[in-house]
Amino acid sequence: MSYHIPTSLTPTNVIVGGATIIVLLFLDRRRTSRGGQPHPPGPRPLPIIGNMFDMPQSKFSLAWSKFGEQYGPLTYLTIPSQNVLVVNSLEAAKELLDNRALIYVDRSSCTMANELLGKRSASLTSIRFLCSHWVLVVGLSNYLVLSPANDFWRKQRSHLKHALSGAAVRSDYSSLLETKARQYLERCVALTILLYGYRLLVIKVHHQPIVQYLPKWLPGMKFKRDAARWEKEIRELEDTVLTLVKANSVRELRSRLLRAHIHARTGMNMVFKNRLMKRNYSTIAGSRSSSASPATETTMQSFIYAMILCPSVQKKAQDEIDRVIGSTRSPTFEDQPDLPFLHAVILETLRWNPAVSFGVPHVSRKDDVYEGYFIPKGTTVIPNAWGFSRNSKYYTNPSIFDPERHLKESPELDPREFVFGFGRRLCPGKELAFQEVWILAASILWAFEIVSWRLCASALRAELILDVVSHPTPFECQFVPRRERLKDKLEVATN
Ligand code: HEM
Repeated sequence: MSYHIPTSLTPTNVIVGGATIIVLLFLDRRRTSRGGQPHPPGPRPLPIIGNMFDMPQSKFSLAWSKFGEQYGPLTYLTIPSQNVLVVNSLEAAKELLDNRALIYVDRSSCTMANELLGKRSASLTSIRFLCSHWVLVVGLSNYLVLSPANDFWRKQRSHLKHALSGAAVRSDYSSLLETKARQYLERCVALTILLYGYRLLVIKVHHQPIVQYLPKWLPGMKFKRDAARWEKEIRELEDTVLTLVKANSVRELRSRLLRAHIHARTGMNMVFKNRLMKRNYSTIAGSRSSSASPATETTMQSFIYAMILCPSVQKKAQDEIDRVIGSTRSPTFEDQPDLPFLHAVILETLRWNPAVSFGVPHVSRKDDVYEGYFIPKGTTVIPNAWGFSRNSKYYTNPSIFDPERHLKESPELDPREFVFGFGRRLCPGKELAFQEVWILAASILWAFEIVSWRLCASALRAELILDVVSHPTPFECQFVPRRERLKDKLEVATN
């Protein structure tokens, strides 16, 4: 068989060739900016596909940090229909995301999270793709964290601002958290061995727009089937929350937010007048159990892992607890000011393995210039929290778990400066999260010694997964009761 390769200058060849040149020139122009200002440095993009092959597929934060070593504080990449800016300097992150918060306030809309799970909001008309191989926390589509900065988002943020403020957490949640921590200990005494495992809705998505139109039954479309199943689960969760809210009298509701708004809008016999209102209440209530808890859970896993790796730190924290609290009662928030070393352990846990290891990317709403570099509207900005935590500019021996760094006369950088995000998108649950982790950690250390399972090195084989939500790989450990009566309870429970 022979092929005829057209060499003549036919009108079709001229049109196709011309169009290709225009597209390539256009893509090249996108890299070289407005008014001659260059984009920030970054790996050289290929025509059409840009930096698709430079995008990491796992251990994202590590890859972002490597970009930092090569290109400095800012690394700029392009992938089809998306510009990405990786930020490896805390100063730059603060300038862009805090000081220019109004520009960098948006989120990227995602096919998996927003379209496949059924949200077709007018504000999400343009379906852009974060990158070709990306990991999404699915199930948050109707939740604040992935919402673009629209009215829905603004309303919910303003609710949460009051409901989760430091004062609200102290007055409304302290005793609830103390009770929950005690219940946790009771559950633990019934299980000498803690085998941890958790369910996290994370999926690797190959982002090609066309996939959303392909049928679910095709090979490779499993994630679409999963998305449909998860959507059902999320709706069930929302409905459960609503049923609970409706079933409780307003007086019994612990949440200041729900109390205030149910009173203000509907009175005791509240009626959810429309779907949006229903969604608002259930989203706020549901955010506690879906979007938020993975990060808190992950932080607790990192804490337990660190305690196994650093028995001397664990012992020092326990000595402090024993000195201040003794053995007759479990910790309460009133003990907090007297436990500075424990406070430092929690700070170090947040720093050592930032749960949301490269934040949640912000998206810019208009063109911007930073230190002479042009950052176009629609750029996805990734603050590399894990990179900040490992930067020797901010921390001495950054890979070592060392709470003492927070107790020096001039303490090292407080990780709360970056682990909870930035600007208008700053985590509204940061105060609640800190207190929840504190009371759980205090209670566990008061009640148990945490050791590696059968004292073998299995825990040491674990490693930190630097994905969207960073956690140690599963490991086994033992909670050995430190209190006599606890042991008795344990025996009774086991029998
Ligand atoms: C240790 C635990 C936690 C960590 C490390 C954490 C971290 C974060 C981070 C990095 C963001 C993105 C911020 C940004 O875009 O700049 C975020 C957003 C968010 N967090 Fe947390 N979080 C934690 C716990 C919680 C808790 C307990 C709640 C609720 C009770 C919560 C509710 C939210 C919400 C609703 C958002 C979305 C905010 C928005 O997009 O406007 N988080 N969190």
